[in-house]
Amino acid sequence: MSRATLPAGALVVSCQAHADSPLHGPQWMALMAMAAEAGGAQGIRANGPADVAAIRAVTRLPIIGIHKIGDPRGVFITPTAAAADGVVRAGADIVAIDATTRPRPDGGPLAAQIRHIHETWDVPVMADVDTLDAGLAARAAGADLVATTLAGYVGGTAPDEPDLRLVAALADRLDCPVVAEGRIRTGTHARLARAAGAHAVVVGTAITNPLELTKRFVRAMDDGR
Ligand SMILES: CC(=O)N[C@H](C=O)[C@@H](O)[C@H](O)[C@H](O)COP(=O)(O)O
Repeated sequence: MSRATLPAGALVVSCQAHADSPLHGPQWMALMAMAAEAGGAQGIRANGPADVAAIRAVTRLPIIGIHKIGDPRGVFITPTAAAADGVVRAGADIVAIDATTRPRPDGGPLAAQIRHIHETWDVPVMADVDTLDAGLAARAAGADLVATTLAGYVGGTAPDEPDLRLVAALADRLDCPVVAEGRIRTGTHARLARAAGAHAVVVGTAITNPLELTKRFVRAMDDGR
């Protein structure tokens, strides 16, 4: 099967909804992906085989598949080979996996999971990292793309702004596409990420999470009282 790739300059829209959102469910994520495509997105990021399959049924855009499993404070973005298998079977073109240097749930090295995905499915692996060192290690372990997805989420509290310095540092040191992801909230952020060397930019909350966006407005209005 030939799989789609992410064109340079692509806006990828992450279509995910937590269980506490009325939009949780494959049918709603498929509609979200259709809206994103109609708006010009050139890729979709989606969580779990059910959402990936529903989105695959409505678009030919490249899908970055993930499967969040377990405790979000640990390695939980596609933490195992089996989790990766599920999203590729459902139709993902690229698999994104946690590639921080934290211990993995199966105790194995990152390289083993990447090798499994390459050898079993021949699809590219996107390494979701938090630091430059993790990005370099992930590339050395065989990752095909490196994304800043987990910057700010490993220990401590995530800042409001995207980590564009990490985008620039990764783009400077890596010989593979770097993807800017995480807290890209405005068109200016996206443009700056491209200028910093990002091959593509992933936007989630700012486009597909009305629950969180509404909360932000409510908080801002409360603060102004
Ligand atoms: C840290 C983590 O779990 N990130 C997740 C990864 O898939 C998603 O919850 C984010 O929405 C996605 O990365 C896009 O980022 P933002 O929603 O900030 O545009």
